[in-house]
Amino acid sequence: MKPPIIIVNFKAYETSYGKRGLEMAKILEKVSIETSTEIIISVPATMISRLAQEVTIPVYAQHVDGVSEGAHTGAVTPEHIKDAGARGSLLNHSEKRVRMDELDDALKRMKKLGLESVICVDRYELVAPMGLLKPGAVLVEPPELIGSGVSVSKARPEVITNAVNEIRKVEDVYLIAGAGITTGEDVYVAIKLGSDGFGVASAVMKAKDPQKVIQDLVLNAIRAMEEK
Ligand SMILES: O=C(CO)COP(=O)(O)O
Repeated sequence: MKPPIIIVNFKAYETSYGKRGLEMAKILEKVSIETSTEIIISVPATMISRLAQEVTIPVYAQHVDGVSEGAHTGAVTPEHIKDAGARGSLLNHSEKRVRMDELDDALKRMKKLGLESVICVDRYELVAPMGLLKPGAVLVEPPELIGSGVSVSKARPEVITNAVNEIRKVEDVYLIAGAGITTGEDVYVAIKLGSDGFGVASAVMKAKDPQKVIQDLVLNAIRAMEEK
């Protein structure tokens, strides 16, 4: 992982699976190559294997279960996603929360397998405690702004500033900001406030022209990083 860290979370949008999911991944790959900037895609579990074979950008799962191999119906394990070709996973997204003990188990197993982890938190107060588990990054997203079209940078910039202060208490863990990120200006402000990147979903996944949207976001991330 290297800033600017850019994560496009496919969630379960119409454009997240099948032919449209593949088209979306190809668009993001194209922009990644054109801008020489890594774009991580976090995709439905059923799409990991396909997309990992079709695109060169890193593919993440959206969630893994902390359970070991064995009798766990419906589980998606770190071993499953590794085998499918994932580079890592989001963990504890506010739409897919994980119990603390399971999170710790999952993280340890992910590390053992050489997988990257991004732990999501819904408030800045959890940034340092989660950072102590030593994921690659912590992604802070106020849930009320997720999918709202109103960005954390605009509506709650203090969440980013406080989260940046919190991440300084742990070493070698990046801080990413997200929720409602819509415009290049949202990204620019988030990075200028000290975040190492951004997470986005609806603005890209629901866009008429996703290429134009992601281009704007990525170019503003680069501009903000250059000015740091
Ligand atoms: O949850 C998010 C990314 O993980 C953010 O979602 P939106 O970009 O739709 O607000």
